Amino acid sequence: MKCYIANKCGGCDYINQGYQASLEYKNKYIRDLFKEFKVKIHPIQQMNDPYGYRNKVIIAFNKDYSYGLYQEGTHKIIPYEHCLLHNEIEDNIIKKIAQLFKRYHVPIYDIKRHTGEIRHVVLRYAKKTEQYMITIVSTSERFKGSKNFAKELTKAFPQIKTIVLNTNKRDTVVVLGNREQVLFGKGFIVDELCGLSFKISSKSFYQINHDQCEALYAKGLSLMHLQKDDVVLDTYCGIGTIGMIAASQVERVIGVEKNKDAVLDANINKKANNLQNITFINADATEYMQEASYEKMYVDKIIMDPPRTGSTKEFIQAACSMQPSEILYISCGPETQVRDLKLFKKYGYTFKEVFPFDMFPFTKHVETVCLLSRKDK
Ligand SMILES: C[S@@+](CC[C@H](N)C(=O)[O-])C[C@H]1O[C@@H](n2cnc3c(N)ncnc32)[C@H](O)[C@@H]1O
Repeated sequence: MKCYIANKCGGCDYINQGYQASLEYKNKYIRDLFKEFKVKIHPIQQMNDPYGYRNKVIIAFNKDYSYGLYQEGTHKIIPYEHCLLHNEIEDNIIKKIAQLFKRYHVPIYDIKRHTGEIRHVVLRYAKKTEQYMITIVSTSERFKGSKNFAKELTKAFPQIKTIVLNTNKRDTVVVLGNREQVLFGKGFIVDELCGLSFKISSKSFYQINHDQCEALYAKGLSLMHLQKDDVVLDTYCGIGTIGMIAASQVERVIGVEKNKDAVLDANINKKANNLQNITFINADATEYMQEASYEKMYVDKIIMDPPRTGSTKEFIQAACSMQPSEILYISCGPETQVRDLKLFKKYGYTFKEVFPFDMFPFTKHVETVCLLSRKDK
């Protein structure tokens, strides 16, 4: 399969080189990156079908209602019909939204002049339940014809379970604003991951590749030697996914997450999955760890899954001072992970293997998992 706008669009890096070639680049990248540790580097876990995996799509519109992704590093929209990383329904929904915006003369935001209203449309898809969520990001608290828009769109696509209007008035490249109103449905969708059910709202983080995420979590948890009486910290926990999946194997899990909407979702997910032994704390992970270390809190194991920028020196110092027997480090930014792993080594935590996952096929990004343990163990 070929993409005809690959040279212009910033969405992926290797789409026209072929999947196997992209995996070879990634294997080499990870081998070079982790070389200095002299550990076993497994070949990247690939997908059987690497197309159409993205469950989150962010689209921008031109004044003439053409739409697409931005050219890398610019605000130039590269119009497209079908993206090979999206499923067909996602792109059909976007097409319909553009037609409706045009029909209702909805004013599109002009980033240079700061005029107009609609900035982006964010589409999210729950693969297991086939539910879709649409978030319309606007500078305004309402938009012309919104009721009819919602009615027509959901009639054409009954898979759309909710439509949210997010208001972002700021002069920023951050897509979502703080304020939200539900135009249709409940304001969230529900997906299933590793046998549990998860509520996803527009502002919460959710892994963009459902099947690879299941494989990644299964691998990560299988590396850990979880015991029935373990206390586990799940740091940077998002909506609580991996901690909840681990909860049935241990005594207690504490999830720590900075985004308050994600923590709200996590608490609902806890109830929906009937889990009693997991608690969520809305806090900065570094501050939480420093306090926990100061209070000499006891933990057996730590899971950490920070954003691409990695963790902090203070987090790592505090985590090591708590002397957990194992730390599972999941990363979507292997370069910052390597930086952090060097620090872990300094504090007595080493790892023997790296497991790369192709979480973002055809892009240059790789997800990696390492299990750290104390050198004396
Ligand atoms: C890569 S995601 C992982 C989420 C979750 N483990 C998952 O697999 O869905 C990183 C998460 O860290 C959160 N985060 C970012 N910075 C943080 C910080 N300083 N303290 C706590 N959480 C943070 C983000 O909101 C996001 O939910």
